Amino acid sequence: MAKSLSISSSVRQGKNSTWRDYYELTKPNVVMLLLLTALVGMCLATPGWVDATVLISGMLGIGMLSASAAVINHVVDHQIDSVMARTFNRPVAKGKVSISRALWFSGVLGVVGFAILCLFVNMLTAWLTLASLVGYAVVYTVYLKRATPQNIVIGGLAGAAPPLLGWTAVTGEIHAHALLLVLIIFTWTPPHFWALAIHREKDYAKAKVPMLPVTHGVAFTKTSVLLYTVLLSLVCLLPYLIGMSDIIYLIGSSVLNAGFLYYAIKLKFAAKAQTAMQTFKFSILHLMLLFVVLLLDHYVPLSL
Ligand code: HEM
Ligand SMILES: CC(C)=CCC/C(C)=C/CC/C(C)=C/COP(=O)(O)OP(=O)(O)O
Repeated sequence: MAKSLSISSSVRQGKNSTWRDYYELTKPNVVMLLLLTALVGMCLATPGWVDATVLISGMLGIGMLSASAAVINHVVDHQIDSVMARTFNRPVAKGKVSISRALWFSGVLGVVGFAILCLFVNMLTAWLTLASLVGYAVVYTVYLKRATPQNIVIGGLAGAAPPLLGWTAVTGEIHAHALLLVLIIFTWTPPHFWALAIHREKDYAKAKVPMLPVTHGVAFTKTSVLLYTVLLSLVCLLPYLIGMSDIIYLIGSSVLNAGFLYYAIKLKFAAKAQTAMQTFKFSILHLMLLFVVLLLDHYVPLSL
């Protein structure tokens, strides 16, 4: 009995944590995809090669501030996370990493990342990246997530920012083409998240988080996924229509959007048990390949 008490108290104080727990706190897979979109923002900002110092320090700084924001999300949400089947095993929710240690970790990542951007990139990128951190960790996580089912639509702006951050890292200026890349991710976020939220509706209801399927029902959320996916397909045409991208992008993005539309239509009109989860997984593949296609289109000189 005494032994089990001492084990649970050491777990609560975060004494049994490993480096893997800290790694998990940074949401590594999400940050990797954010960094891919930042890299594409950097590459599209210039016809030549990106300066190596800007590339390395820009990626490091944006990555560290994104990871810092992800750690804060784990701290602020640890009670919600401990109630949901998908997240109950997370390091802070489970007590494997204490709140104070997680906050120190986030602080170090945040300060070092911000300093790297200030010293080796430029102040505009440093402030915009910090604003994205505050947008996700504070505005979305602390406030919007608990306040409105439109939480992820508004909060999505922070996650959509990295292509702009990559662009300003290279040029020091905000450009309409960079804002168009932000708009693509901004429009992609609702179908990305709501597909998962449909699959996890009971989890969110149990944790009393007002996600769209909980407040407005699954049928309404499916319609919203479909409408946003149609909007995304239209927004994805813009880079070609304004002459920012060429034929490789037009073909690649059209194929990817046809795939996303297939899943969104199936989800609305012929869903099986796994369709929502398949749509969510496809959304991640869609965004990753879309940005790879943007890169290919930029470097391979193929025109109609
Ligand atoms: C407010 C905006 C967003 C919300 C609410 C959201 C929500 C989520 C949720 C709940 C998951 C499941 C995580 C898990 O099971 O651990 C997830 C996974 C994921 N999201 Fe998002 N997301 C958003 C924006 C983004 C953005 C902007 C990106 C990248 C550009 C992204 C990339 C990913 C990736 C790669 C995964 C898979 C993670 C894994 O398998 O470990 N998300 N998202
Ligand atoms: C500096 C910068 C670019 C910051 C952006 C940081 C960032 C990690 C954005 C991704 C958005 C995301 C994973 C939301 C999910 O949060 P959730 O709390 O709804 O999902 P969860 O339940 O899985 O934690």
